[in-house]
Amino acid sequence: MPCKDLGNLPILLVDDEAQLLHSASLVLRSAGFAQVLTLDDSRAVLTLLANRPVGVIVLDLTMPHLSGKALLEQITAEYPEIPVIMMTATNDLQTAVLCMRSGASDYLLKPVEQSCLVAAVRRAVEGRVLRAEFLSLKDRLLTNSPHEPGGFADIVTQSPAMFAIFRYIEAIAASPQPVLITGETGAGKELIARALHRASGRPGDLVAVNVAGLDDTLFSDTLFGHAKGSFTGAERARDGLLASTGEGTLFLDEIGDLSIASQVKLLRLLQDGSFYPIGADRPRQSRARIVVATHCDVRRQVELGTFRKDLYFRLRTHHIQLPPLRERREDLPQLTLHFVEKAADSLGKPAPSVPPALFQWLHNYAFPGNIRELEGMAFDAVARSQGAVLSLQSFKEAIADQAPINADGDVMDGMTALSGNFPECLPTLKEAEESLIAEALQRAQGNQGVAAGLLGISRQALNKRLIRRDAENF
Ligand SMILES: Nc1ncnc2c1ncn2[C@@H]1O[C@H](COP(=O)(O)OP(=O)(O)OP(=O)(O)O)[C@@H](O)[C@H]1O
Repeated sequence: MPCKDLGNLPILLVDDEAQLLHSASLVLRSAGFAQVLTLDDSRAVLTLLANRPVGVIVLDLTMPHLSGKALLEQITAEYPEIPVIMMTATNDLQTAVLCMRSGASDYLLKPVEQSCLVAAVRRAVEGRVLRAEFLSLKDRLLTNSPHEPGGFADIVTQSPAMFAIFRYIEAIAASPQPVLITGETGAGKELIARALHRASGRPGDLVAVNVAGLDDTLFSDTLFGHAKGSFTGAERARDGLLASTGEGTLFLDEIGDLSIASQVKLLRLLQDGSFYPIGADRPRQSRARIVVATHCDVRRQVELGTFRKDLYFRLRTHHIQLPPLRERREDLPQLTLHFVEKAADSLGKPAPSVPPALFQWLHNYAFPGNIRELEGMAFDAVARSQGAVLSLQSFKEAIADQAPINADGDVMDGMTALSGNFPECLPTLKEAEESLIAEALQRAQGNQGVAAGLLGISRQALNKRLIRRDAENF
């Protein structure tokens, strides 16, 4: 069975007390477990398991005919993947240890508090899904099997790092747990969130909310809604976006900007799926999957005390770190052509051809705005192009102001870049000029137009310097 369905399997309650079965079943249903099965005869359990899949079993220890302990041993031998939670009226450490040794996943003392029952069942379901995902992930990583390309069709890439992310997404797609997507601005975090939602096969849509700039009241109202009359102007009740997300995916962008008060509410939502519309006395339940994204260094924010540690660890149950564009330069040609075609299409023009020299220019640019910046440049260039060949003016303008990058891909200012080449003593002006020209020509793979652009001079000016240099060296 695919891991994505494991979280929806029925919960089986087994106890010879009919009243307990009834009340526990009600508690679990109202906590959001859609299917709860009950059996008051332990002898019927194995037959039921042989005929239908079950997610988690809650088993009483002391029952007539076949004791919970004997049944536990049979279940763990035949169905080791099903977590079994034992319930017992005896507060006896030795019994608890014996049950855990026989394979029980948890141990509850009767009378069981409602919240403890719900928490234990939720833990067991999550544990089972995570174990299945882990095995699936391990399998994929070990076999390096290719990802299913269909769901990622709108992500243009040929980068091995991105393919590894696609495989990870497939492995975690079915998990109900939250996902944290980090990466620089414009690197494609929202696109990845959408691919994750598609891969999850969840019913419903992905609902995206940018939480930057939302104060706590606006955050609560937007997500959780409000009850009628809860504040001045609340003439009608309003369902928030969480309710309209249903079982789909709620994508919270710019999560690093969330206020501390809203962080507490988000944590509660992640812990037990509950939330309070503004002015409501009773919590509501959500089955949406929460995916968040940020360009901030959240770990640093945790150190500074501006982001809750418990929320951070909860959010990063699954974590996708998107590499910036300058660390996947192999994608530049394909992405450029893709955006040129897209721009031409939306502007109703035939797509101009792209001069190969452009790729040399782009190769040396750091792209602080990542793919969004490349997309913008391509659109501007197509709009400016009059003939059959793409105008390079937009690219030149952006790249002329560029910050250089070192071998590790880190952005440097021009002075740092230059002094890094002459650590011991300063070169003469002539030596510096020659060295810069040689470096630019090498980066431009001999193309003088591109090299001149990198040096911020015209092609004619570079040509003059080269002629002078050759004459001097003759
Ligand atoms: N690999 C890709 N292939 C095609 N288009 C892409 C790719 N990555 C990003 N884009 C496009 O680049 C733009 C920016 O992407 P997106 O909005 O997903 O970035 P982001 O990381 O969420 O940005 P921000 O941090 O500002 O929220 C979008 O128009 C998106 O469609």
